[in-house]
Amino acid sequence: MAYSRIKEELESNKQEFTYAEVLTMTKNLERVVGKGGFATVYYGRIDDTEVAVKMLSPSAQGYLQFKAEAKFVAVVHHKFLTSLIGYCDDGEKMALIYEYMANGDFSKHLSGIF
Ligand SMILES: Nc1ncnc2c1ncn2[C@@H]1O[C@H](COP(=O)(O)OP(=O)(O)OP(=O)(O)O)[C@@H](O)[C@H]1O
Repeated sequence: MAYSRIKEELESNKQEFTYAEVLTMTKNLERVVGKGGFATVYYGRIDDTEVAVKMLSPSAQGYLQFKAEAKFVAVVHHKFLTSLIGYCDDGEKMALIYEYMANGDFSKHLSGIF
């Protein structure tokens, strides 16, 4: 699937946020909840909804993995997957915004299922 198609999929189904909005929802990236191979995850709130904001680390490899994840979550809908609320694609700043899961990331949830 081409990146333009992935973007189309995201744009039609998910909310787009500016980087300024990401800073507002995370209180200027105040609380780090985790770190993955290509992103740092921050705690945030959009009104009453708790969110996990996964900010892409600035690296080419990270960019590829980020695109792969965006493609995956945009296409696959499964009740056990963390739900994607929206994304930020604002110049150099890219983020995926998920529902916050108090009990950790979805791989921990999956390990209880399989
Ligand atoms: N939706 C979420 N709600 C709460 N915490 C989260 C959420 N998503 C990720 N985290 C936290 O951030 C950490 C990093 O997540 P991330 O998805 O970036 O990396 P990973 O799955 O651990 O590894 P990889 O980068 O290889 O995919 C997780 O281990 C978890 O603690």
